[in-house]
Amino acid sequence: MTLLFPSFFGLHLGNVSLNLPIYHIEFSTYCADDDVKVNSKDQRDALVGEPKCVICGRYGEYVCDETDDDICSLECKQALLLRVANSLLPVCSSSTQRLPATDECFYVRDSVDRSGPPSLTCDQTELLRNKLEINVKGDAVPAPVLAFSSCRLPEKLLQNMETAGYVMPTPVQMQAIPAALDGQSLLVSADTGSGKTASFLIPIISLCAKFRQNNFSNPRKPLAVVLTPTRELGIQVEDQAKVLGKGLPFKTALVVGGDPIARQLYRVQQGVELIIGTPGRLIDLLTKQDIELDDVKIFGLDEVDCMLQRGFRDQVMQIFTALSQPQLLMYSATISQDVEKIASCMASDIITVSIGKPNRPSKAVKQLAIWVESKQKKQKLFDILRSKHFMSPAVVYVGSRTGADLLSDAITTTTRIKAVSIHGAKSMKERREILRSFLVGEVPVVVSTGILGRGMDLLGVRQVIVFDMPNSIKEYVHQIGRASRLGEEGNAIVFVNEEDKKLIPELVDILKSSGAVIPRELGNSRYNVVSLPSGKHPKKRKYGG
Ligand SMILES: Nc1ncnc2c1ncn2[C@@H]1O[C@H](COP(=O)(O)OP(=O)(O)OP(=O)(O)O)[C@@H](O)[C@H]1O
Repeated sequence: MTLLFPSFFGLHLGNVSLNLPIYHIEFSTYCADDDVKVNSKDQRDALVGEPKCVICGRYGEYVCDETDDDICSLECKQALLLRVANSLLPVCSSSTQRLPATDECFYVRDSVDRSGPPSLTCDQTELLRNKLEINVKGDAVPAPVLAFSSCRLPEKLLQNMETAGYVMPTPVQMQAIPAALDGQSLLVSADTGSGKTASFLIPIISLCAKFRQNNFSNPRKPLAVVLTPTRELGIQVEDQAKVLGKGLPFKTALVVGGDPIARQLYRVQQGVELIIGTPGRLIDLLTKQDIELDDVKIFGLDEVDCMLQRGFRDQVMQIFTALSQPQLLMYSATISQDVEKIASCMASDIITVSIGKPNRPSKAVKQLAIWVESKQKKQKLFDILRSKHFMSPAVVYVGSRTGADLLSDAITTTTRIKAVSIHGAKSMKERREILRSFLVGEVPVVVSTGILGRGMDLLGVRQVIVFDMPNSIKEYVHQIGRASRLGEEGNAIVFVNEEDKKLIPELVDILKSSGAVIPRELGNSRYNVVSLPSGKHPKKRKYGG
């Protein structure tokens, strides 16, 4: 479990977050001991005369070393410590060994409603945001939360999250979830693999379930729509929504091309809360069939920069205008100023949240750029796959469907390592089966076009080989992001040569800022390499200039 959490849990934020590192450290220690209960629900009820947990009333098997109170599990210990932190007492007066430096020590405002979310003071909010590199723009942005339990989520949803292993929110979730639950429209950017999907699904599920529970709406009409650029991503988002929404009044329908439309329509008409789909198929349903979206309260765009690019933009806008001013939840690891502009036209009071430096690859991915002439690329790839540097399972990204087919065949024949290709010309049945066999480890190498480049949570993949550079650095950032999820280390090998010269300045900038080695051939003078401020594109040279 500890492995899931990157170093951001090691922060010290006065008395509130003081508890997080303690929790983190002790959690790892306890994991070695099977007897220590992690969650309150794993603990039995207290028998007569036995100590009771001060938080949940179950058997108080342990004593909290900070407060000497009886507790049943690590979960309740954390709740207890949060409660203590939220009291008026300056925590500086107790637990002195674990206190941060005095300049980080401050008081926490008492919450009037003790059952409600613990509130951070303005100073704490600022400190937390600085520590976690949470940048926000907009009015009335709520403070980030330190625990999911502070979000007033339905109990069942919290349980589902716990079962899925979501014990603590990631930085993007800390900030985006409370803002989305407040009903605010958001444009969010955060690293690949940082938990963005849950940060829009959790508020969607919570709002939908509460709405239905209170009978505020016609149960046959959907309440939320989320669009994704690829079918695979739609399938993945729906799977995650189902896991998190299990047991709640929350049903989903998947509306993507390639699968029979009649079944999808039937599902929508049966009454669902959330439709997840690709724009083309949803428009098909809207224009040819009788589906009503007038109750839709939330409109989500995953990979928003891609969804608002030429190609998808018109379709997305067509769907958006069919809705009645929904709350917008828009997410990506890469967001340009153009996207910001369009987003603020779509919702005037939009809040922007960005975690860390925008448009940069995840720091957890080590990049290795290799200069390889086009004719030598195949041989170089075979050499890597046969060497100790190959880390199975791996994704190889190429620029064309035919290229994917030919290369996967060549890998299998030459290296005897089983490789399969995946791209948009294959049927949905084939695509599903290929992904399944790759994810369960039957196939160690998948050769893909951009369809697996964005958003896919390819758990287990620690290596990406960019055989053909994609046509933008943004896509490169997404592709190499498949090598790391939630801060786990991965590596990306990228082949580059003269044919990629348009992207070389930006690539060099990205490599430099990640501390990667720059191949000699990418030298400054030859490719006009200059250090660019983050997110800026090189200016086009003027004719005659
Ligand atoms: N709070 C959490 N605790 C533990 N695991 C989490 C948490 N939030 C998300 N995850 C897991 O982290 C992984 C990465 O999350 P996710 O796919 O949402 O990343 P992402 O930010 O959308 O990435 P990308 O930009 O590549 O789409 C997933 O396997 C997800 O289940």
